[in-house]
Amino acid sequence: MTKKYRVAILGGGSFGTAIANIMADNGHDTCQWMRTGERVKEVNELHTNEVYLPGIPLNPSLRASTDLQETVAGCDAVFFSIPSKASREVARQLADHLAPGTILVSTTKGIEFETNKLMSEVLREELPQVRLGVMSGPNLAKELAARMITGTVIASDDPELNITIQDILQCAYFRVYAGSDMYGVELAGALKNVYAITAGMAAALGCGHNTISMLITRSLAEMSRYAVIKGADPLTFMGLAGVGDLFVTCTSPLSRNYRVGYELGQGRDLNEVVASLGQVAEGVNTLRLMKEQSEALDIYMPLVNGLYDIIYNGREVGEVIGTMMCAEQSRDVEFIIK
Ligand SMILES: NC(=O)C1=CN([C@@H]2O[C@H](COP(=O)(O)OP(=O)(O)OC[C@H]3O[C@@H](n4cnc5c(N)ncnc54)[C@H](O)[C@@H]3O)[C@@H](O)[C@H]2O)C=CC1
Ligand SMILES: O=C(CO)COP(=O)(O)O
Repeated sequence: MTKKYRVAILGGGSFGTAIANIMADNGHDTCQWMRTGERVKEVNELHTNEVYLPGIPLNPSLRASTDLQETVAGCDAVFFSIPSKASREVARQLADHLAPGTILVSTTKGIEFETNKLMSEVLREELPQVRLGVMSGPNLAKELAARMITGTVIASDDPELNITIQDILQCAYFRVYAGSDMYGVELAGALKNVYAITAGMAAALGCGHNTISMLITRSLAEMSRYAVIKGADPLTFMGLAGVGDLFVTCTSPLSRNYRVGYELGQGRDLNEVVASLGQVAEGVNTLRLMKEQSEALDIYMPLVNGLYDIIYNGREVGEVIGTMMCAEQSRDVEFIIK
């Protein structure tokens, strides 16, 4: 990597800061947009973001700003790391400031609640002038910010965009693989959050490794069954954005969705758990959307139904597990590669 780019990241949370820090490490002219003046001052003067990444020293060349127009002016690429519930609102604020042909990469792993649209669909509607990509994979923000070796996937239908993003992000601790199934990569990132809640709950209940392993594998079968019916490539689910991200979020307490499940498994109330998290757990809303879709499209999704019953219908965990254990034992591997 020799070329130096001008890049921006929108979002002042854990992941926005982790990605901004990689780009600053790589020597790019990097500006991070965030809403809170106090946090901008902290990034610019102390080179930390203690609320979201406590104890992590950030690259001193990383700049932060509350001025959206100034942040994206003249950028080669802009990364979008805003929770799904605020994505459309921020995209609208961006509309007049992004030059035609600017690369925009969504890292958001959520679905718009009101419309059931993925972030690429929301961004495409609001910002038709950009070249769009999505990035997803097993990318816990705290590990990335601590410069632990990590891999991700950039997906778009624009091979040149993929190469540019690889060039911007690749470094000694970050590997960036390319793909063309933008829809599958993005959907995988959103869906796995739901199963991470289930896995966190299973951990709190003291389940054994056999159980957790079955849970993760059947989660993969269920999420890929859903995604294929929605138009994604099943092979995408064999990669980092699928099985990779599912594994990390179903096993690590650093995942906020896993933590939500763990706390629920200890008997705490959902609203209380979400409020005390202080960060986004996209899976809570994604669960409701998947439940609606599984009914509307008649997709067999016992894990989604079970979790929904526990969280939203107040059914006892033991009773739900009992019902699931008596359900039909379907095929192990569903997709045949021709
Ligand atoms: N943290 C992680 O390990 C990873 C997170 N992601 C995804 O990235 C997205 C963002 O996640 P995080 O940074 O972790 O969330 P976070 O909860 O740590 O931070 C969210 C940030 O968005 C800002 N924000 C919220 N509403 C806003 C608005 N209306 N205008 C401007 N800023 C607003 C908040 O102030 C905060 O700075 C999520 O969809 C998440 O699933 C993706 C990969 C890894
Ligand atoms: O997507 C993530 C890691 O790849 C982070 O997951 P959480 O949003 O559950 O923290």
